[in-house]
Amino acid sequence: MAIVHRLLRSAAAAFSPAAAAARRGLSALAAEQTLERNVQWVFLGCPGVGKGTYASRLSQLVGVPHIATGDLVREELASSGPLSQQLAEIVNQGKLVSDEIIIDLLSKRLERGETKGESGFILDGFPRTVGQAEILEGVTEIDLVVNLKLREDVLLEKCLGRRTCSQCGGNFNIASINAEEGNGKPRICMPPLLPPANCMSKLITRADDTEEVVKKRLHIYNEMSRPVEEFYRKRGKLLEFDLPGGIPESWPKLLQALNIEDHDDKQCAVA
Ligand SMILES: Nc1ncnc2c1ncn2[C@@H]1O[C@H](COP(=O)(O)OP(=O)(O)O)[C@@H](O)[C@H]1O
Repeated sequence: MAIVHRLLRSAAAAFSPAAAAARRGLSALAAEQTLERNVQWVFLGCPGVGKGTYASRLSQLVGVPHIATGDLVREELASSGPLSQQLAEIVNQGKLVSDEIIIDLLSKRLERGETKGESGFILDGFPRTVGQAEILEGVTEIDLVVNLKLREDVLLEKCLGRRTCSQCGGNFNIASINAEEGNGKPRICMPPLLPPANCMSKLITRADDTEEVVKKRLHIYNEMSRPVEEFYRKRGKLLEFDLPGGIPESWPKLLQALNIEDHDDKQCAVA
């Protein structure tokens, strides 16, 4: 991974079509650097599908960092740095942040990881546009892209039920989902993931998890991010995964689909 953040930076500074040839050169260089390395996976999926939950669990199992660009954006927002006002306006309207800003935040995160000896990654929320996918492809090899899928009506309910503990940072969901089968949609039951009693009074809701903004984000996902699925499908890297329900039901099935055994030990078998 050592080279990825430097290459991403170069790519961010080279958005012009004229830089495409240079990017192809960088790609060859990156490939050489990544012959022996940890997994480099991407999680795709609509807002609320559970990318963060499953990417975070898998990252612990596989022993690579879980890097969520949404978290990087929220950290930047909370830091009251020069970008925070501009970011707040974009995020709270459910729009996408510019590729330049996202790549800068991601490069910095990879750089911090490198100094701590991190290697490999599970990316969550990146790439979200075909442009971002092309840039990533130009700088490093992605081994696998997991596309998490869930009915859209359930996605909205899940987003509206999301809560975070402002003290411990734990993520919970107060929604109790019981969506009936119909119109070709499968029945989905998801019990709430309730916080422990000491977190109860400290729960906060993301400013962009309102009904209006979630609907906007779903719309933008369909317009801007859906083509990223096709980008990886064409390259034979896309693993489609329909979530059958909540975590207890979905987690073992996801591990099965990935051919991973959960031994509660980082030396798990990854095929
Ligand atoms: N790769 C990205 N490109 C552009 N904007 C991004 C990206 N990742 C995150 N963001 C911004 O951060 C917000 C929150 O991201 P995230 O937590 O991944 O949300 P979601 O729950 O919609 O998947 C997005 O709505 C967007 O404004």
